[in-house]
Amino acid sequence: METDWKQGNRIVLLPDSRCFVPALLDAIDSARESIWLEQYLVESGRLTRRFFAALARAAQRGVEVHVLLDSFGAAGLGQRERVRLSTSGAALRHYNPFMMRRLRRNLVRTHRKLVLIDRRVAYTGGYCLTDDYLGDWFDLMVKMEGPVVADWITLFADLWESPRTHGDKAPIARQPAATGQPGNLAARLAHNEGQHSPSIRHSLHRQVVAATRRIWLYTPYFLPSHQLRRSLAEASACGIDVRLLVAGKGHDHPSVRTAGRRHYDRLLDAGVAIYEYQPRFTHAKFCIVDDWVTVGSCNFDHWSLHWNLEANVEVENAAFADELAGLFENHSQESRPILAETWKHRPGSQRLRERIAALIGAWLAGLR
Ligand SMILES: O=P(O)(O)OC[C@H](O)CO
Repeated sequence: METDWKQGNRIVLLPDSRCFVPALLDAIDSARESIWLEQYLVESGRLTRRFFAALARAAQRGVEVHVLLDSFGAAGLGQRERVRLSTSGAALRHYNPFMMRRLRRNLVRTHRKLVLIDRRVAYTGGYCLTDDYLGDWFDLMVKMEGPVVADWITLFADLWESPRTHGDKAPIARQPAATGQPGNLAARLAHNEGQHSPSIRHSLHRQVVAATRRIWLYTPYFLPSHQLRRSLAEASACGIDVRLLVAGKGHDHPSVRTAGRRHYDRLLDAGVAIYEYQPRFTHAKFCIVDDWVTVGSCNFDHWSLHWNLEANVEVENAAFADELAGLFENHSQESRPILAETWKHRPGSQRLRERIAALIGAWLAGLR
């Protein structure tokens, strides 16, 4: 579903876990009324313990704490952590628990990453609650304040109350705090609900086909639809500056990387600049089209664009887009550029691996 553009927002980039982990923990520790947290991937470990301890402290001092986890993504969360959170007074719910009789429906996951503090400040981005973020993974979060937060409140509350969410029954107050207009950014929430309401996908396509200057796509997992690949190639062939930055070394899903590389030939032929980030694994996901930006949980792959529940914030502002473009440029300087001439001459065995990985990816995509 697409929501309306809201004026007067303040949105701040929080690049790298060294920046967003302390910011999120501080926000949880400073919350006075409510903390709502929604997450896909949660695994027992040091980072989750720190977050859950902060959430438990908040619940014990009387803050309303609602934690909504995807039941599949949270499979790696131990029973002890769940019980400790619940006994602190926090309410814990799980989205779409596995059911044998609804096999295809099990594929729909909430992949959204959201923290809402006091119904006044919202955070989104790519982070997960895994110890990878205490190590080397790069990711990007944004902090939002202003009128757009009201839509994130509705988004969370709707899923909390959904019949597909199971667990502690705790009421939820939807009234946003009075925030005024703390900044000057126009922003809106875009969210996908599987195939039924692919607002992020539609919005991205609309922007890509209307681009006049640049399309810079940054993603760990590049398995886009045929339509998106074609639009990127066409834009590049028309002289738009099209760049793709993907995770290179240290990839957490090497087969996904291999499948995505299958599409490089056509993009390189059309003049798209492709970079593979080298220093560490990057899990950030965003796209800049001219002065428009979309950033949040959504990967540019079939699962995100067609199956999952995803949520991104869109911003239309030259300074904000340029700030993010600065991060893109810094990371492209630390990347390996894929050169068309060299790429053409890669070994046959590599091409075969790409073809097999892409076939498996296409088969998986066809499951739903
Ligand atoms: O699905 P994402 O983007 O949250 O990424 C999760 C990682 O793939 C876990 O390895």
